Amino acid sequence: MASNKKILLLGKIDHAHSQWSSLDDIAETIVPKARDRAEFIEECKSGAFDDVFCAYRTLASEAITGRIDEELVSVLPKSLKFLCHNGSGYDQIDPEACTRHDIRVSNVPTAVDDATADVNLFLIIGALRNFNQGMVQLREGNWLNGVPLGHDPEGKTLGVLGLGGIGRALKKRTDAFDMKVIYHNRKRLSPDLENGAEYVSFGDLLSKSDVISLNLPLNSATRHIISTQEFAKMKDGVVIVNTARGAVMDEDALVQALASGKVRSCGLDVFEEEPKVHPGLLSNPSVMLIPHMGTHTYETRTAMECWVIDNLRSAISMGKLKSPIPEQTGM
Ligand SMILES: O=CC(=O)O
Repeated sequence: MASNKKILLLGKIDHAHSQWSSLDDIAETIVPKARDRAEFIEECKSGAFDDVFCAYRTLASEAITGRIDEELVSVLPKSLKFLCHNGSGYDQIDPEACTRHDIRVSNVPTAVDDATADVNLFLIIGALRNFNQGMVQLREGNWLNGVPLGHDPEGKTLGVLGLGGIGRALKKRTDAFDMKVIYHNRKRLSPDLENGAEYVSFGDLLSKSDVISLNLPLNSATRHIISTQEFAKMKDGVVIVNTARGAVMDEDALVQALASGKVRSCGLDVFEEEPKVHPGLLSNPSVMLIPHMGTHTYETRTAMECWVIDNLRSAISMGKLKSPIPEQTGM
């Protein structure tokens, strides 16, 4: 009988324990001892991971390995063929370095969509209705104390930058609020995926939206895609929400746009340098801020772990991934 494949576990399994154990029939798990990047690189060089075939990786494991970049990938064993990331965003992984070293990468689309879209909607409504100000005043014993009137979502134009799975799940939700949805992607979607959303240019999305939702992945092309020049093109008093990655928006420029009133309010689940939050945001009571909780539910976190386990099983038994990252599809 062929010997079991080895899986390198970078991070830990928090929920899908029985699904993880079900891999025992086909694989054996190796857990690194390293506590930081330098130790991890040494451990790789020591041969401790030789023969490892695939890896399970969590977002939190970055605290030990750091970014999966050329330096790191070049010390990983040549036997490592698949890197299965637990998360939708994989900006901590350099896809080109992985491709150069013949490592196939997967992420977790779909399983994250509903929970993240729920947070997205919460931020939109909260930012439109000044709920953070109301909550702060109430806790200070002041009841309403001059909290300004908010705005209804009904009839407003929502511009979705990046109409992928989360953006489409958001549209389903905002349809219930009669918001008009426009979107911009690099390529126009098919009508069934658009589902009534209107495709517009990036410039039109900026200038026509009452609310802008950032739902695009972070990569070298999208870093600071929203900065001073883009804010200047937006409607006065626009509301902007971000559940994607902090660095798709220039936080300094956002703080200035909030101070000038160009941006009336914003809702953020993600920040440029997590867990640091820009002091200009922390001190602004009109903004909704939450600490990266897009997928922070038992059901979704369990489904995400199961998704990664499915990728590992597919890699081991069929030599291919269920959800390869777009940069590597067709490889
Ligand atoms: O931020 C969460 C994810 O990338 O899944």
